[in-house]
Amino acid sequence: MRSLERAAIASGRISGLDLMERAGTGVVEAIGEAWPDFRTPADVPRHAVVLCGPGNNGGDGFVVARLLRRRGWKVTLYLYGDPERLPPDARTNHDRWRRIGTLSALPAAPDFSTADLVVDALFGLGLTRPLTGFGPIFSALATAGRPVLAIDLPSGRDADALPDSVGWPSAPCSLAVTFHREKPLHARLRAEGIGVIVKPIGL
Ligand SMILES: NC(=O)C1=CN([C@@H]2O[C@H](COP(=O)(O)OP(=O)(O)OC[C@H]3O[C@@H](n4cnc5c(N)ncnc54)[C@H](O)[C@@H]3O)[C@@H](O)[C@H]2O)[C@H](O)CC1
Ligand SMILES: [K+]
Repeated sequence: MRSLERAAIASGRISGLDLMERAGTGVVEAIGEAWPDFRTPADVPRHAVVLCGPGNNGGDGFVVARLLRRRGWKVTLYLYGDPERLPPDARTNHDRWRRIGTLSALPAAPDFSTADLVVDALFGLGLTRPLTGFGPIFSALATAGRPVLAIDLPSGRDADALPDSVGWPSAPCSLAVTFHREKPLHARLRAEGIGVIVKPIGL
């Protein structure tokens, strides 16, 4: 994916920011596909809790937050990481979000009880080692029993995980929305009964 992305950007055909916007747009489309009743406006605004991480997976989350807000959702956004250290495209989308919404630092155990949907944009392809310290958040997420949409893949999972590899601690997930094509992990997610939707982003 990285080499495809780099080549597409190097060719000048598309920018990283375009890719991120298309990724976020694809995620919002997938929400309507997976949960059709979310497509129709409700009498009370639906509430999305978006968890953004320190990289471009978090950047996708900022795009999703902005697009859901534009569709009338109430959005609560938590950021794990320092905005000053976000990569450029994620920082741009952080700034775009901050023009229309607020954010809080990710607490040890966020309150998911009023969420109609939780968007997991903490970590994606850039995870290089098992997560530590996210156990309380992942168990709060599991206990809340709310629908969880993972951007690209559930945070904590190893994208290249082979079917027999030991699992890394990861977030619960109802649906994973990935981009361009599935990664090895997605076959395993399907086998676990987790929905997987692949969205093109013009690569
Ligand atoms: N072409 C595409 O596939 C596109 C992908 N997009 C999204 O970008 C992410 C990948 O972004 P990247 O910045 O490379 O990585 P992450 O956001 O997943 O995380 C990196 C971030 O996390 C830190 N980190 C890594 N391991 C750990 C750990 N064990 N504990 C704590 N922190 C960790 C690392 O230092 C980085 O800061 C991809 O998944 C897509 O969602 C584009 O947006 C669109 C095109
Ligand atoms: K994720």
